[in-house]
Amino acid sequence: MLALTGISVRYGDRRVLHDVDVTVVRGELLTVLGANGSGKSTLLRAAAGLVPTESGTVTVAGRPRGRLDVAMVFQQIHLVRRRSVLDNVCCGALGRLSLRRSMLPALFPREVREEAMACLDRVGLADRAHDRAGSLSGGQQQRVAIARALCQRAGVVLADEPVSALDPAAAEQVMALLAELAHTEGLAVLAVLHQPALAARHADRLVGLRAGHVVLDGAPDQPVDDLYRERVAA
Ligand SMILES: Nc1ncnc2c1ncn2[C@@H]1O[C@H](COP(=O)(O)OP(=O)(O)OP(=O)(O)O)[C@@H](O)[C@H]1O
Repeated sequence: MLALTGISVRYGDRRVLHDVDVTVVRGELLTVLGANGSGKSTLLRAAAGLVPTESGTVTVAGRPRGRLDVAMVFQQIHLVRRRSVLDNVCCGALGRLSLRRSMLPALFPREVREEAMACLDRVGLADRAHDRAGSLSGGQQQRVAIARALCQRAGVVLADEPVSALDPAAAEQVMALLAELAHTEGLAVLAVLHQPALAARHADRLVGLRAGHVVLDGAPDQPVDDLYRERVAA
């Protein structure tokens, strides 16, 4: 589904990703682990087209990645806190609305509102649709952000430390939700994590990055201590 092939990224004169190959198939939750600075976020940004790549290709379902092919979920949950939960989820559809409609998000068409409601139902928050987004807990807000990603109808979800700001119970819930959505909706989900135990419990596969190189790719419960042992200059 998502294929990064031979990706290298350079910031100034420093290369931080070296010829990285990562694939995520439909229906799979892949987690990326690695020490601070190993290049995890850069990998996600390259997958989303948010940083220029020095070399390599990013494809979704065999075609060059398009603007609406990937949805993102971040550690900092970017919801419009004063708007309703439902309006925030509707925003996932903005990319496919006409310019006139996207300029007037107060007037989301009924079909978008219905779809957003179904997405909220998928994450277990339909009953909070009309509450202000800012009134929800952090874990609930992250589930709203995931519902917004679903409403984008992207086949690929990229999650950058989606549980780092959450308490352990909410973190488990969000990771279980990402795995379930991958499995039941056929999404390809790539999540950067700092918690090997969460990866072992929820992921289908893990990739380990060290100094911008892929050094592990396999079972989610394999030993990962080497990733964190010592820093190697990129
Ligand atoms: N915009 C930037 N300009 C220059 N260097 C950058 C930029 N963004 C990241 N870097 C550098 O690239 C390297 C990889 O950073 P990246 O954020 O991808 O790592 P990470 O594994 O996600 O780290 P963390 O776990 O701390 O979030 C680091 O050395 C970082 O300092």
